Amino acid sequence: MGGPLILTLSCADQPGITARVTSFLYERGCNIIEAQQFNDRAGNEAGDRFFMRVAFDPDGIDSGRLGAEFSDFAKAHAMIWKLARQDRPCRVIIMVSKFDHCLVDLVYRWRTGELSIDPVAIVSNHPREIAIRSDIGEIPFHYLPVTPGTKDEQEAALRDLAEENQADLVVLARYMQIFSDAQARHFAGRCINIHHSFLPGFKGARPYTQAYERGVKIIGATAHFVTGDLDEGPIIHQDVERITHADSAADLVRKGRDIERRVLAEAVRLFVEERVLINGNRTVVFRA
Ligand SMILES: Nc1nc2c(c(=O)[nH]1)N[C@@H](CN(C=O)c1ccc(C(=O)N[C@@H](CCC(=O)O)C(=O)O)cc1)CN2
Repeated sequence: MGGPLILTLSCADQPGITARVTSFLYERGCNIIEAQQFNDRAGNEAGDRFFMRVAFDPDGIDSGRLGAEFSDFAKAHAMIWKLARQDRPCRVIIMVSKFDHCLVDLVYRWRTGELSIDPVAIVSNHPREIAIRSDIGEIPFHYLPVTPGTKDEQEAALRDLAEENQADLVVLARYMQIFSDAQARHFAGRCINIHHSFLPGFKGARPYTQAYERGVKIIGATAHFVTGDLDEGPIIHQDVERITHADSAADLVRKGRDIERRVLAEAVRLFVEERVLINGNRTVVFRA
C-alpha cells in the first residue's frame, strides 16, 4: 500500500460540499493530513466555482477502489477531479533552446532530492553542444531541430516522446519556439513556461530589451501554463527584483536569470505537489 494520496477537485459551489467530500473520505477510513478549499465568487456566468485539495492517508482502502467509488461521487456533483500518489515522482520533459540556466537549476534540485521529479528527457531545438553547457549526466538528450517547414514533424516528435516516456509535465525552460495552437492544446494543463518578464508586461521576444528601453525599476519572471495565446496562459508563480538606472540591458539579463530559476523551480514544485488548479485563465494555488 503506497503513501498519502492527494485529491484535487473543482465543481459548482454548493452548500455542504466540503463536508460531503471529507465525509466520503472519513467513511472509507481515510485520515486527512491537509485540506484547503476556495470558493471563487468572481461572478462567473456559470456561478460560483468551488476548488479543493485534500492530502490524506488512505489507511485501509485500496487507492484503485477509492478512485472507482469517488468517480461515482464526482459524477453526482459534476466534478473535475484527480487522485494522485504523493510519493510518485513527476515524469518531466525539460525543453531548452540556447540558455540552460533554468534547466541546470532544475537538474540540481532533482539530484539533491529537493524536487520530486523524474527528468525522463531533455529536448532542444539546438544541438547538445549549443544548448547544454553543464553536466546533465545520464538524462537522455534529444535534438529536435525546427524550421517553419518542419514544425509539424518536430511537434509530432515531441508528442511521441512524451507518450513513450509517459511524461506528466513538459517544462519550457527558456525554450524559445512557439507551440502551435494544436500543440498547446495537446499539452494543456501539463506544460509550464518560464517567461522572463513580470507578465502581462513585456510579452513576446526579448523582454529584457523591452524593459531596459522602457526604463523600468523592477524586473521579474513569470511561470505560466502554455496556451495558444503567447505568454497569456494561467499564471502559476511570479517574482520580481528592483533594478536601477545604472543597470545595463546585460545587467537585467544577469539579474533576471536568478529570478527565472527560482520562479520556475517553485512553479514545478507546486505542480508536482498537485497544488495548482486551473480556474479559467487564472489558477488557484494551494500553497503549503
Ligand atoms: N503557444 C505557446 N508557445 C510558447 C509559449 C507560449 O506562451 N505559448 N511561450 C514561449 C516562450 N517565450 C516566452 O517565454 C517566447 C518564445 C519565443 C518567442 C518568439 O517570438 N519567438 C520568435 C523567434 C525568436 C528567436 O528565435 O529568438 C518566433 O518563434 O517567431 C516569444 C516568446 C515558448 N512557446
